[in-house]
Amino acid sequence: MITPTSSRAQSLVSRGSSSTMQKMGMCKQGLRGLRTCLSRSTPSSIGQGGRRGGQCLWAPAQEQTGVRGLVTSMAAAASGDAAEQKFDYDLFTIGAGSGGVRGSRIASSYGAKVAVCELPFDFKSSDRLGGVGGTCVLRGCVPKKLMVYASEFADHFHDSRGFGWSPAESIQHDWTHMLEAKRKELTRLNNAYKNTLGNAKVDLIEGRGKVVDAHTVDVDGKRYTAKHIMIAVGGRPTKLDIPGAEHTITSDDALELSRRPDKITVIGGGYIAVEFSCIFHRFGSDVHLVFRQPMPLRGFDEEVRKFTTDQYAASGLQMHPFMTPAEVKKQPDGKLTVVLNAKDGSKVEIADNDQVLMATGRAPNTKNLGLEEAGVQLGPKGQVIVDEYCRSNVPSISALGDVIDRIQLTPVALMEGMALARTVALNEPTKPNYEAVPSAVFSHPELAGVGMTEEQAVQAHPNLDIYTSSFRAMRNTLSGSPLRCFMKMIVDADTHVVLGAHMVGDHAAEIMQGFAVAVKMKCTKEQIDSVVGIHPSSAEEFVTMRSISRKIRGGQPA
Ligand SMILES: Cc1cc2nc3c(=O)[nH]c(=O)nc-3n(C[C@H](O)[C@H](O)[C@H](O)COP(=O)(O)OP(=O)(O)OC[C@H]3O[C@@H](n4cnc5c(N)ncnc54)[C@H](O)[C@@H]3O)c2cc1C
Ligand SMILES: NC(=O)c1ccc[n+]([C@@H]2O[C@H](COP(=O)([O-])OP(=O)(O)OC[C@H]3O[C@@H](n4cnc5c(N)ncnc54)[C@H](O)[C@@H]3O)[C@@H](O)[C@H]2O)c1
Repeated sequence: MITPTSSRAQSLVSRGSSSTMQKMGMCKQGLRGLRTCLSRSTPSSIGQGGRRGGQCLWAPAQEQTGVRGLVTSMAAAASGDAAEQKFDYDLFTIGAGSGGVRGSRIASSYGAKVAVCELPFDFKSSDRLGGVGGTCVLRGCVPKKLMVYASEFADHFHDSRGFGWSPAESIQHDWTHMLEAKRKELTRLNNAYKNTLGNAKVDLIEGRGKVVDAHTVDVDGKRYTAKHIMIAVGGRPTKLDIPGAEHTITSDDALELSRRPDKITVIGGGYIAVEFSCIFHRFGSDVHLVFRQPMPLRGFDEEVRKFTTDQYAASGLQMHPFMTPAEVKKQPDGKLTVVLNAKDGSKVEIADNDQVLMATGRAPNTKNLGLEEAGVQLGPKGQVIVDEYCRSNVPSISALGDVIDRIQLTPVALMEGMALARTVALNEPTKPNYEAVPSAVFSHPELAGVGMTEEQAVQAHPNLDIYTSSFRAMRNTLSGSPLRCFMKMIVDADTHVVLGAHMVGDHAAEIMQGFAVAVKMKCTKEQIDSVVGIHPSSAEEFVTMRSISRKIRGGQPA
């Protein structure tokens, strides 16, 4: 059973043990009041930066041993448990990415004394560099989406002609301007996240964290003890071990290129491969997408995959299915040739690339983290093996986010962080709820879905009604874009509950976030049908799909 010092402190406060608090010279308002009292009398230095290398950057000295120290010793005094005093912190988090920041901040808000360590900031990650905000903010969701926004203007300018606009032929994109604007925004976000931690009274320690034992973390030579350790170190891009891999780039590099590649080959068929292919393609690069499967985006609904693949082809992306990368060769002129093994055994070459992007997956950052030495069980990819409460086999060590390799999405890491905060700081063991997690691929066209794919639904429900709709969005009637929209709803024919909803088309992510509520709440098809549409919109199609496209009965097409 988890019994954090902080939860005792909390219950002490809620029980109103004012005598203990008064003995310790505290305010009567309890923990929150105590913080307010001290912060009023303490000039705030949060956010003013500070020393590096294992030193607390943001919390003033009084706070490092002050308020939070009192939280621990208050609990110790109350419980008479001398062992409580030996920990510097209730919770020590390694990694200030999406999950680490959220988990630390929320645990602190519950009264725990929390520290988080994070590598120094850089736009590209390495064993020694990272930065507060983590992958999503600095090398993932945010810079990627900024690049998506930047690239989609190309289509807007093109499409505007159909509506009577004559964009100047000389219209140009300034890559350097975009790069600098992106870097400025990421630097702002990095500081904003630091301030968030400071405001939440979480001690931020800059440096590389390493687990020493079940209750000790080393940060660049300085040791900290903690009742709980949270591993939130995320992952990093990997490259295939093929000859010439050193000539290729990863997604970190792709977000930092100093100029647009005229020609790029992207290896992989997952989220990153597809999203970056579409970004570069919209910017005008000649893009070749290489993957082993017949279609990219394995794991998505097969019909949606097929539709999306056709749309990518219609938009001009050059796709190379059934191809296994064998080698990357540097040409005498410095350009790159990708050598592929085709399914029939022949070799195919894609020459004259300015860049070759390897988007073949990510690996958990558990190398040299001291976990195995501390007895923590790791999986074959190096992921931390955790139970349904995100706890490892060592009871004081938990892990969340990409490092556990469950669902590598920011909102999932946030959810796990919030659950873990409750578990360790409030002593309320809380499981993250992975039901109906929506996701989107920010490709062109965009794709998003929630709930089951048809393939998953067939396994779990023998009788299904499948509703689909494919249409040309109104915008594209005049724009001339060949792209179409696709929507799909998978309904349990026995209960009429909507099991899954999927969309390909403009604003799919925005639209499906709303439908995710309906799917998670187990709405029936009748309830969806009872909703009045918003006209004219693409989204209204979801509430007007009345004809069943396909029936499945007893697991077979009917
Ligand atoms: C290109 C790309 C695009 C993405 N797009 C999306 C998207 O659109 N939507 C979405 O939901 N998800 C997206 N993701 C996934 C998302 O970024 C991750 O799921 C999310 O960041 C995971 O959060 P985390 O807290 O587990 O890890 P991270 O955010 O990776 O944070 C881990 C932190 O730990 C630090 N660290 C590592 N080792 C140590 C150490 N020893 N000591 C101290 N600190 C350490 C790292 O520097 C890092 O800051 C994308 C990912 C990539 C790569
Ligand atoms: N929009 C989003 O939400 C978003 C965007 C980007 C990334 N992400 C998250 O980041 C994670 C990582 O993304 P990713 O695209 O790197 O990983 P991924 O697992 O989605 O895709 C990896 C791709 O590499 C291919 N591959 C693996 N080994 C290979 C080999 N030996 N030869 C050829 N191909 C090989 C796989 O078949 C797959 O197509 C995703 O799982 C996703 O959860 C999310």
